[in-house]
Parts: sequence; C-alpha cells; structure tokens
Amino acid sequence: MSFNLTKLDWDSNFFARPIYALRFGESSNNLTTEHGALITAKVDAKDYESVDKLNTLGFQFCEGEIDFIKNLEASTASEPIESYVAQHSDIESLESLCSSLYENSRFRAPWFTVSQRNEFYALWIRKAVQSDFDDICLVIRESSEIKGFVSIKIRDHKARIGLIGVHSKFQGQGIGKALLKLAEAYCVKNNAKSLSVATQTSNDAAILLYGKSNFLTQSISYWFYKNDSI
Ligand SMILES: CC(=O)SCCNC(=O)CCNC(=O)[C@H](O)C(C)(C)COP(=O)(O)OP(=O)(O)OC[C@H]1O[C@@H](n2cnc3c(N)ncnc32)[C@H](O)[C@@H]1OP(=O)(O)O
Ligand SMILES: Cc1cn([C@H]2C[C@H](O)[C@@H](COP(=O)(O)OP(=O)(O)O[C@H]3O[C@H](C)[C@H](N)[C@H](O)[C@H]3O)O2)c(=O)[nH]c1=O
Repeated sequence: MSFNLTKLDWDSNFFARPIYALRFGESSNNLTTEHGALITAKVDAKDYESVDKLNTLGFQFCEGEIDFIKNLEASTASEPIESYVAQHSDIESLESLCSSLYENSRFRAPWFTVSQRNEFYALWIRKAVQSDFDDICLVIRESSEIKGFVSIKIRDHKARIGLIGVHSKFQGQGIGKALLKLAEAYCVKNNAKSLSVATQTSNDAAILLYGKSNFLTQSISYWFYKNDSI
C-alpha cells in the first residue's frame, strides 16, 4: 500500500513538536520525519486494509470519530440571530469554559498534556469569536452568564460546527439542543444546505445530542498515532 507523510505546520507550531499526517493512496514522496515527531493517521472504520497496515507499522489506536450531517430546510430559520453572536468581551469566559469541557479528545495523553488540550480548544473558541478558522460563535446566556456556545463555519453552502459546549452546571437542561437549533437557523439564513458536526466515539452525551436532534451518521473513522519514525 502506498502512503505519504505530510507535515502539519499549524499543529507542529501550536503543539511545539513536529506533527505529520500519514495518508494512504498517495505516492510515497516523503516517508521521513524529524526526531521527536508524532505521526497521525485517520482512516475510515470500514477500511480494514489500512487499519491492519497501521497495526503492522506499530501505530496505536487513539480515538474514534463520528461525522454527523443534517440537511437543512428553509423553514428551520425562525430565530433572530444577532442577539446570540458572541462579542469580544465574551472571549475570557468562553476560553475558561472551553478549558474544562473537552475531556473526550484525540489530543490526549500520552501524546498531549491536559494543558495542551485545554489551550487548543480555548484558542479555537477565541478565534471563532474573531471570525478566524470558524466564522462565528453563538452563545446562549442567562443574564450575563454564558450557558453554552456553538461555533460554525460555512464553505460552498456547506456548514460545519467547530465546537459546541454547555457549562457543566447547565447540562441536561436542553441547552445543547437549543444551540443546535440556533446553529441551524444561522446556517439557513446564510444559505447553507447542510450542517455537519463531528465528535469522538467515546463522547456518549454528544452522540445522543446529535441523534436526538435528527442528525444522521455520515462516516466513522479511527485516529491512530505513532511516535518518531515509521
Ligand atoms: C463538535 C463538538 O464540539 S463535539 C463535543 C461536544 N461537546 C462536549 O463534549 C463538551 C462537554 N459536553 C457538553 O457540553 C454537553 O454535554 C453537550 C453539548 C454534549 C450536550 O449538551 P446538553 O445541554 O447537556 O444537552 P441537552 O440537555 O440539550 O440534551 C440533548 C439530548 O441528549 C441527551 N443527553 C445529553 N447529554 C446526555 C448524557 N450525558 N447522558 C444521557 N443523555 C444525554 C438528553 O437526554 C437529551 O435528549 P432528550 O431531549 O430526549 O431528553
Ligand atoms: C484551532 C485551529 C486548528 N487547526 C487545525 C488543527 C487540527 O489539525 C485541525 C482540527 O482537527 P480536528 O481533527 O477537527 O480536531 P478535533 O479532533 O479536536 O476536533 C473534533 O472534535 C472536537 C471536539 C470538535 N467536535 C470538532 O468539530 C471535531 O472536528 O485544525 C488549524 O489549522 N487552525 C486553527 O486555528
């Protein structure tokens, strides 16, 4: 099986170590890495040939990922969105919220520290408020306190949720469902035809939330990691 290693510049800079993606089916232009590198590989769960090859190469299973999709109908757009858009003054609260919520993540030990993971999701949500990486961050509040947030990007009429999260003290009260409705309304208003979202196979709560909000499973993948070289 042919494969190639591509250096992930953004990831390498952020996590301060060389991080590569192994991709099957590409000509083997590069199979070398620097010392201390991490090689990551994402394969479809049905692709047993690639899974077996990664096992043979000494990769370890890290996490599973489920990708969900929902086709959007014009009638779902009923919410006035403007009052839900996160402001720059919300960044500190959102960063602090994000720093404790993402226990299910492929950025986990032994490959990443808890603080690296927390800083990664805090930066992701900060950038969403600044319309960088994601386009927008929407929040649901009680008085001035943020109960939950969702970040979204739209490309070629296809929308994708970056991060969704509900403060632990407000979980199980329908806020997650309300955030998805809000996201759908924003997407319809901005001419998106579908909304997709991914979560880890270990994240029971998120899987239940998407299923109960009528999202359908689009694909299931596995992440494998290997330190150093092939
Ligand atoms: C794209 C991503 O960001 S994926 C990662 C998702 N985010 C996280 O994992 C961060 C930490 N977790 C959370 O913030 C929350 O648990 C969320 C966002 C996953 C769910 O938000 P909540 O506000 O708790 O969900 P909500 O109360 O709307 O529940 C929606 C449905 O899912 C079910 N559900 C949600 N969490 C759970 C749970 N822990 N156990 C069982 N069922 C659950 C509810 O029963 C509900 O179904 P119902 O309407 O039939 O009763
Ligand atoms: C903030 C930011 C990130 N990137 C890069 C860094 C990574 O290579 C990708 C994001 O990778 P992804 O596989 O999407 O990361 P996660 O596994 O953490 O994400 C999944 O789980 C999350 C909890 C969430 N549900 C998310 O939607 C899922 O995809 O992007 C970058 O290049 N620039 C940036 O600013």
